[in-house]
Amino acid sequence: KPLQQKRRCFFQITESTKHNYRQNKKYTAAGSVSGSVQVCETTDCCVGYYRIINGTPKADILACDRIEKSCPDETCKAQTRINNQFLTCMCNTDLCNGNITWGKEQTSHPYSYFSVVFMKKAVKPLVGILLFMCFWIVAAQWRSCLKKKKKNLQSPSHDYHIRPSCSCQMTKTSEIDISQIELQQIVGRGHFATVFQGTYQGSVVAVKFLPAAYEHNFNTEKEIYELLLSKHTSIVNFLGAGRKPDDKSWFIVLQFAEYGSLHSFLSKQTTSWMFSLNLCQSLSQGLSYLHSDLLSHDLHKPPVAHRDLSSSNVLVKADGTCALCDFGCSTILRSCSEPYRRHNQNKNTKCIQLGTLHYMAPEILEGFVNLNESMFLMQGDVYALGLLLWEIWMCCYDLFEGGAAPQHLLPYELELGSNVTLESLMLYVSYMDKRPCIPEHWELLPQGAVLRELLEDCWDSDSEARLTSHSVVERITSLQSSYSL
Ligand SMILES: Nc1ncnc2c1ncn2[C@@H]1O[C@H](COP(=O)(O)OP(=O)(O)OP(=O)(O)O)[C@@H](O)[C@H]1O
Repeated sequence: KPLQQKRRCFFQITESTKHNYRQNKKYTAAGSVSGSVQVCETTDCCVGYYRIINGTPKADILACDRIEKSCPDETCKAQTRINNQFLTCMCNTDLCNGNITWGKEQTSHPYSYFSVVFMKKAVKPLVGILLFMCFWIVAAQWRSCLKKKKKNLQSPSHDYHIRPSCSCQMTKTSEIDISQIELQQIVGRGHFATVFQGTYQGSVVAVKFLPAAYEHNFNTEKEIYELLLSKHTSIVNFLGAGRKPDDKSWFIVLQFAEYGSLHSFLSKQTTSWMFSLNLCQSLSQGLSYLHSDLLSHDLHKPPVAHRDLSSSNVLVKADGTCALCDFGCSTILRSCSEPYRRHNQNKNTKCIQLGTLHYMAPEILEGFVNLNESMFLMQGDVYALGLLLWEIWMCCYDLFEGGAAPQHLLPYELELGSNVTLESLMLYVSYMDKRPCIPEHWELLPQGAVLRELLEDCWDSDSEARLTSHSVVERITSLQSSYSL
């Protein structure tokens, strides 16, 4: 049998990728590279990622495919078109990825590429699994129905409650009567909540209202605030909660953050290097505290994954430090009675559908997160933390020539436009393995290499290779001592 010839593909990576050691390694690992040609090690497919510039596709990345997939076409036909900006193609003949064939009329089928692969690999076994699961669910429901009838019991919902036997500290907060609060103007709106500035017992407070139907979000958020062992300066201070008698809406009373969200803060001003470090340090400390597993005087604070970190869910206080807020999507990762098990099953669909897409880690975008593995959820938070650090430093005038920091942008907004979609993020972040652009001139700054390394260690595509939030705090502490201006 003749020795099978290995596939040869054109190899090219863009300038921005070249500087990213980790991303660069991913493409070069797919085969040995000599000049502009790569001999594929593991697949028979060449891939091309093209960017449309002035109506013409220009190669962004050309390489052997990194993962074994099917590629039935001999020529590189455009398969996915995202935001009129990117085209991808895949083909199975030598050097076929040097030219892409595409038509302007080509419609956007963001999932077409993923679906072909997915269909081939997953559909058959999935049908079997689904049939088995249907059978299993019907049988289980039937059994539980019979049991209930027999015992005449109503099954309590355990989903969102800490068991009474659990030794977690639950600060019992006083229920607040809405008449005790004087409401002033609206200071923010989330997807469902409306936040007012107000006065309560002589202090300025923020009052977050959730419609009556969002009892679940209200309970989750209140529960997280209540179980935090002691007040932490980087978690917004919780003062109490209640329900309005008229429209039955829920409300949570919080310490008022004078600068509002980090997003609105960065949209209005740029910061000095030291100010940016304070923001980054307090933000990482807040997350590190949230993730920590603390035992004090026989009381337990289990780790909590935030799961919806974004610059809208981080507040900036008058002293220029950050405080985390909005725990409506958070998950308590370990119950006291059952160590190392996820405690509350946060099935909140709002979080999946409306959570800020930009900050979703690649494994979450792809749906590969094992929700029973607490580490995965915390690593997802660290990915978002990396993007937040980038967002803060991109607004730091000391890191830009002439002190002119660019206008504040969300991560990937520059690359994918303001209406980022799940499909475009999947392609860009997950498949192309790209991250927000780190300015090249940072390499020339004394702290530039450390900043780059820190960001890359937070947003690594391999979730297990990411730093922990605790080590991010340590890295920033050493940045503070080594590079104080
Ligand atoms: N304590 C506070 N002090 C000042 N402003 C606040 C405070 N809490 C919230 N806000 C403002 O209200 C906005 C919405 O609050 P929050 O994120 O809690 O609502 P949400 O509906 O849960 O949001 P999301 O859409 O992210 O789920 C924040 O982005 C911020 O601008």
